[in-house]
Amino acid sequence: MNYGTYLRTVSIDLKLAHWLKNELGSAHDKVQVINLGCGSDLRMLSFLASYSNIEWIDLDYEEVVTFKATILQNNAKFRAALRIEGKRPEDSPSFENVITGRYKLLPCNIIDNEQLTPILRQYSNSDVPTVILTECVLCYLDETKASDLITTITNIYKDGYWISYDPIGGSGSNDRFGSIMQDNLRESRQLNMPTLMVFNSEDKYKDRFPGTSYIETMWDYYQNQLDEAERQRLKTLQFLDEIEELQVIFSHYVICCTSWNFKPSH
Ligand SMILES: C[S@@+](CC[C@H](N)C(=O)[O-])C[C@H]1O[C@@H](n2cnc3c(N)ncnc32)[C@H](O)[C@@H]1O
Repeated sequence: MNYGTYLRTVSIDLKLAHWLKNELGSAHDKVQVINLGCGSDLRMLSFLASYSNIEWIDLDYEEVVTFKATILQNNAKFRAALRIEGKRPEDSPSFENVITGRYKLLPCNIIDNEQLTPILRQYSNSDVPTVILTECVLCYLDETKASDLITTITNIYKDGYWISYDPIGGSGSNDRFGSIMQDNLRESRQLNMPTLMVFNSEDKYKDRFPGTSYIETMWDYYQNQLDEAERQRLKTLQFLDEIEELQVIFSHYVICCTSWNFKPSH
């Protein structure tokens, strides 16, 4: 694991854990976490084990979900941790989504509202406090589709918290980070990040969300949130000779946390 992956994982985990511990009315209150574009992320395992009040929904394209579900369903430890019952995929003629009491892994194109809204209505409760995770996902979506997604989600859930992690292109006049990244991604992986240069600064990224938002770059996170002992520990795990290079890279990744509460006041 390199510095970037470490910071990305730890910062999201700590923001989520902090919110669960401090922002819920009571530690026993029900809460649901919805990971949009979950990929192969397995952080639901540790959160479901640590917080008995959580229900977790992972959504991604069908092929990603099928791959992840096959791995979860075929592995005894994952089956036990998630309480997956029924046949293993290798013993079963047809594929089944993972749907257990507290965990759902479902195929969904998250920018297709005709898929997304019915799934959320069926498998989640709009009255329950809800955490949305988008980790390196919004950057891949078209600007209007991403904006519609944010509107849809914040309209469904009255009380929510959105943790989003993404690269930003950079807004300085000499900043070529974003354009170089876009060129490299197109050439090497035929991938497009349509909004990398649209939401290219912390303020622009944060302002796409309604409610109260807090954003920081991974460089700020590295400088301010990690204590010296942890920074030293990291240095022993990965040799680091170019701190300036690290600063340039980390200044172009952000974690943004947005809270909203549209519950009617009595
Ligand atoms: C870079 S990966 C990040 C995966 C995961 N969030 C993580 O950080 O480990 C982006 C993920 O978003 C998913 N994704 C992108 N657009 C999507 C869409 N329209 N509907 C569902 N999933 C989507 C991709 O399939 C992929 O799994």
